[in-house]
Amino acid sequence: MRSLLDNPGAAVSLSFVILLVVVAGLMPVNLDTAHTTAVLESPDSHSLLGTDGSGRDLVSRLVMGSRLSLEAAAVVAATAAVTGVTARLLVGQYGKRFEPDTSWVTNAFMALSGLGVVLAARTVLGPSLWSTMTILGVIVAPVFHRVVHGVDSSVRHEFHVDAAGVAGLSDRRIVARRIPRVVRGPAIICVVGGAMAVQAVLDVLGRGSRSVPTWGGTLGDAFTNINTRPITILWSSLTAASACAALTLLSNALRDELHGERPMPEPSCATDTTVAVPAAGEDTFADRDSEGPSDTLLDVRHLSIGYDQPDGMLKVVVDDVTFAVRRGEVHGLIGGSGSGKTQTAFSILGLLQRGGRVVGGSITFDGTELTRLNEHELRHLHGTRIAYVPQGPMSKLNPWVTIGSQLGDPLRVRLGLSRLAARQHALDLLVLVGIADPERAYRSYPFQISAGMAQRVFIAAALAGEPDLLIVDEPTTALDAAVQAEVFDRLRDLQRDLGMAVLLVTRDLSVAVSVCDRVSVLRHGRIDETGPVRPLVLQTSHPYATSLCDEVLAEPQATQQDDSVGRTT
Ligand SMILES: Nc1ncnc2c1ncn2[C@@H]1O[C@H](COP(=O)(O)OP(=O)(O)OP(=O)(O)O)[C@@H](O)[C@H]1O
Repeated sequence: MRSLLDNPGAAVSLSFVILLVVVAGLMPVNLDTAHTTAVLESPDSHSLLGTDGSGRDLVSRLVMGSRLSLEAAAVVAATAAVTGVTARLLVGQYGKRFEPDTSWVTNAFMALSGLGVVLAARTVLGPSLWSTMTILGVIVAPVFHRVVHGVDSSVRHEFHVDAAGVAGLSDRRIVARRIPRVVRGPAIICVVGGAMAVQAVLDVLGRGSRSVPTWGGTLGDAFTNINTRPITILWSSLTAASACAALTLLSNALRDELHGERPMPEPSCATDTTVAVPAAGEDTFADRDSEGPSDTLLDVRHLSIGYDQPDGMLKVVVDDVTFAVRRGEVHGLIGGSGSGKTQTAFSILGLLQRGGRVVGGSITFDGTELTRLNEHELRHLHGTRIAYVPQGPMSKLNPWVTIGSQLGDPLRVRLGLSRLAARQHALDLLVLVGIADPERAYRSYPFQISAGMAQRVFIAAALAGEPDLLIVDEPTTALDAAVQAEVFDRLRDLQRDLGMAVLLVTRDLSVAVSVCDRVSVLRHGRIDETGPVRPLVLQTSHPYATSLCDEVLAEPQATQQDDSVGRTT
């Protein structure tokens, strides 16, 4: 709002619109006084702008015209928004196969002339202002249909949707949140450009409703009497033109404000992706291996994942992978780039991309076979029992929504908290993950926070439901070494305090050594080795572990060993 008022045009327009609304809403009018003896009178103390061709007070006619014009424009916008948005949501939900027909119908509606249709409708329905405006609303509804269609398709392809989904928000809810934002601008433009202009033109042409005083009607009357008293045309045209201009300027400024480019931060590159490998004897999670509980929380057995190829073949990207995550342990899933770590994690979360599927094996979480659950059942687990911290947190945060809402909404949905309680809980979580000024972070948009803070926000969101298993994918790749160390310290403390299990997906051996109790090494989509981190990695008994160790010591850019798999069967 403050930046909107920094724009002088928008500030003046807003003041004018507020004045118009206040005057139209509060000023008393005297419509009934038509004096045949006082036709086209000059201004005096009773009629500040004089009288019209029927001896009625011009000020009262204009005030009442403002009131009706605003109400009529609101009817058009509301009808168009409700019809267009509802139709699009219904097609999106139930009628995907009718999409081509729907698009044909919307094109046909948009090709129609609004003025022509309302003139034709007037012949059938009579000159009622409200029925004319409702019909105009239906005619412009495709504008809203198109806008929502755009949101619907783009939202489903945005990175943050998967992340929000794991936090317990459905695609539908995310789309629903976005709709009011994108519809606000067009709604105002629609009100200005469409409704007011069409309504005024109809009245000037003498095709509007004669029973109600409108700007167009007053203008029409002034035209009729232009030779006798030309000044009256000034007042009515000035009021209508100023209102339309102010609303247009305001809507443009608002649209720029709502849809304008927000400066996204440059993706911060990891200057040093390594974290100091602790010396033998230092306290690490590995030291707790022997004391930790040993019962299995997540049991992945003979898991194979494949992607259907256009030629009918199946590209196997994960093959016969078996490992287990115990309750309360930090288990590392490590391997070079393309070795299948993320695909394995995604299969546990039910987030495999289109065309990808589990083609063999099982994933058992606390006794429940995850591969047999449907989307609804999986969502039920997400956010409460299994949580996820994604790779590249900045791109996974919804740029349109404040951090507070992104944290608070899942809390309200998942935990049934009130708005106030969710806010407090979200602030507590921000404190928990070590954010020094939680109030400020809560109010910020993603582009206003650092990558390290975004990572903490995701950890906070993941912890909200006190999950049993936290899956963390390459958590610190975009962070510099100091921030990495801080994030891991906080993650380790929280894991210890909350007693949850963590599946840490990383290609960084030093991270695995400093954080994990046990690791499973993936190579070419297969498990090479599973075991406690120290013997496996630090004693470098395994040749692949040795090669990964070499990677760690090499330059960060050179460490990305390509382990991609891609057998087709
Ligand atoms: N949509 C897809 N279609 C086909 N193959 C895919 C698809 N997504 C991933 N793959 C393949 O799956 C393999 C494993 O990918 P994955 O993302 O799990 O690697 P990763 O070990 O997480 O690597 P990185 O550390 O670089 O993210 C790669 O060979 C990749 O090309």
